[in-house]
Amino acid sequence: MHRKNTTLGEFIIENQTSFQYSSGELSKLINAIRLAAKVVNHEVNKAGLVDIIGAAGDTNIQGEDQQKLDVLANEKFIQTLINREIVCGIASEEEDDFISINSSDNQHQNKYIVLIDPLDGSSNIDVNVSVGTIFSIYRRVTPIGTPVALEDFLQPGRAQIAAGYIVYGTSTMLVYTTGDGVNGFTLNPALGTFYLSHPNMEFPETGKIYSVNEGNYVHFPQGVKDYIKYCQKEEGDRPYTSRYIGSLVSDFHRNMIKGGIYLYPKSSVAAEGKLRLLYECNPMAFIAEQAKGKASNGFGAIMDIKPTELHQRVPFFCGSKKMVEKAEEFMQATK
Ligand SMILES: O=P(O)(O)OC[C@H]1O[C@](O)(COP(=O)(O)O)[C@@H](O)[C@@H]1O
Ligand SMILES: [Mg+2]
Ligand SMILES: [Mg+2]
Repeated sequence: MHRKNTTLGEFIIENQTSFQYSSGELSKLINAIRLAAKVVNHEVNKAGLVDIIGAAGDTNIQGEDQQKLDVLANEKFIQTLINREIVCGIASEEEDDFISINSSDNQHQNKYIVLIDPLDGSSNIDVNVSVGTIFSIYRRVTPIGTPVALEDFLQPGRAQIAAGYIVYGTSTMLVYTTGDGVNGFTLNPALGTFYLSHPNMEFPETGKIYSVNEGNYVHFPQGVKDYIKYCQKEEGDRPYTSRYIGSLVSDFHRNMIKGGIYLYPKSSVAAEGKLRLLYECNPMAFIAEQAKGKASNGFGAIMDIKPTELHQRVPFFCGSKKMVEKAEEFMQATK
């Protein structure tokens, strides 16, 4: 049982055995993310005061208008990870292609791949609603001593060695897994220290909250429409409550604590849905499964999907196990 109020630094050292590779390297990786998270948190908290809200003027490879905070968060995470000298490649929602990073001896000795969604929930930045950051970590598959390659990034989610998110909400929390359960740390802003506040986080097996953008209802597949009607029907412990923040990290976090399901299905206007497999769905799926929840594309586990592109999208059903299974039933029934 983890000791509450352990600092994140202490926790990494005390739990090094759960990490299959050298703990020192994990410390460096998580510490890099902790550092960048604090910098971004500082910017997010004063978003209304300084010229950090609004569009940056460019679009990313997905055709989305980059927000100034998307760009800032992207720079901070990338720079902090590069400085740690163990990351050989980074892919980001805000970068068209992956970034190859050589070790200082020019011998390509670095071993880790990091994929990030630097700022999740961008549409909420300007309106003071909680946003997040998502990260996914792999060990490279190409030989050490050679430059990193696309295949290092296109690994199935099952190969992740760590994943997590930061939620910049009423408090700032870092939640992560290395494959040995999920733990949440809350930032004490006065001390700038993350403390273990939510040890061994787990999704309740079922819940009463469903999170989906119902504004897209008419475009949804029949299975999704039927599942939403099921959630709204007056029967048994239903109707469920509809809650949709519009920030994946925040909707996921609430549902993990209270019990619930988040859906971003495919639709007639989005053939594969909206969310990106590599730096949104895979890391959230790793956390969900480690927290006894479930993550599916409506028909099978997200983490079994073999990626083919850096920015590919997938339909996403994620949350309490029984609720995702019920949604899959409706999808199967109308396949
Ligand atoms: O506005 P929509 O279509 O409901 O989409 C909201 C979803 O899109 C996202 O904002 C996509 O993430 P980004 O903000 O990182 O692009 C999710 O966080 C959120 O759940
Ligand atoms: Mg996102
Ligand atoms: Mg984003």
